[in-house]
Amino acid sequence: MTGRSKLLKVVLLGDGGVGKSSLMNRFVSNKFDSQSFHTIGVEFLNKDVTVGGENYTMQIWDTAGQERFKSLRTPFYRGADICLLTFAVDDRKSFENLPMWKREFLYYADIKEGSPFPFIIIGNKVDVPNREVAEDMARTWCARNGNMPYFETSAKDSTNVEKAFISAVSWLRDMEDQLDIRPVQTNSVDLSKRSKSSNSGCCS
Ligand SMILES: Nc1nc2c(ncn2[C@@H]2O[C@H](COP(=O)(O)OP(=O)(O)OP(=O)(O)O)[C@@H](O)[C@H]2O)c(=O)[nH]1
Repeated sequence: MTGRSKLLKVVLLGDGGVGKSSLMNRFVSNKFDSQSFHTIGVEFLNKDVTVGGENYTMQIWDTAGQERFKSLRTPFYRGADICLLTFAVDDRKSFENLPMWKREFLYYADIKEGSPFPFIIIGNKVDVPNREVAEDMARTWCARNGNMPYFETSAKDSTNVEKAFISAVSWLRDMEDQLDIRPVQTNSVDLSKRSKSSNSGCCS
């Protein structure tokens, strides 16, 4: 991709073990590791995409879902453009924790509750046979909580992973259109100001 690219900070949140790192690695590198380790702090990877004729660099921040790492992840919520709230369809508790994740994000990102913000809900691990969260239940919850887009994914077999990330950018664009805040010209963002010089990094 050449030319100007708008940087989007995308934050992945959800309980430990739901598959956040796996989703990021599937989307960015098309890889899956069945033995992946818990994230400590945060890590990020960049991916260039084109949506609606505009170029974006999605800077995807994968955070540690375990409670004991809360103080390491929350400083990185500020400045987020999109938040992907993730649960695993074979783990009911991870679904029930979504409101907690949403509240935590809004608080530390310093966004007023009720302000329009592009949240996407991801129900991961749809390849697993023993589901604990029915698709209907998840869709109903999303509809009742601001009509958030919902995607059922599998980082393991790739189902819907690309679709979920790309749709997140479309959702942001739709919101900007509704609020009439999209700049007329695509912003040229100096990536060095908001990211490290490499295309990936980690902070703990
Ligand atoms: N069957 C299946 N397993 C998955 C899927 N996604 C992730 N896993 C597995 O689930 C486990 C946890 O995945 P991670 O990606 O490390 O989960 P995480 O949400 O990043 O976990 P934390 O770093 O602790 O927050 C690993 O063993 C993965 O291989 C999936 O779509 N299907």
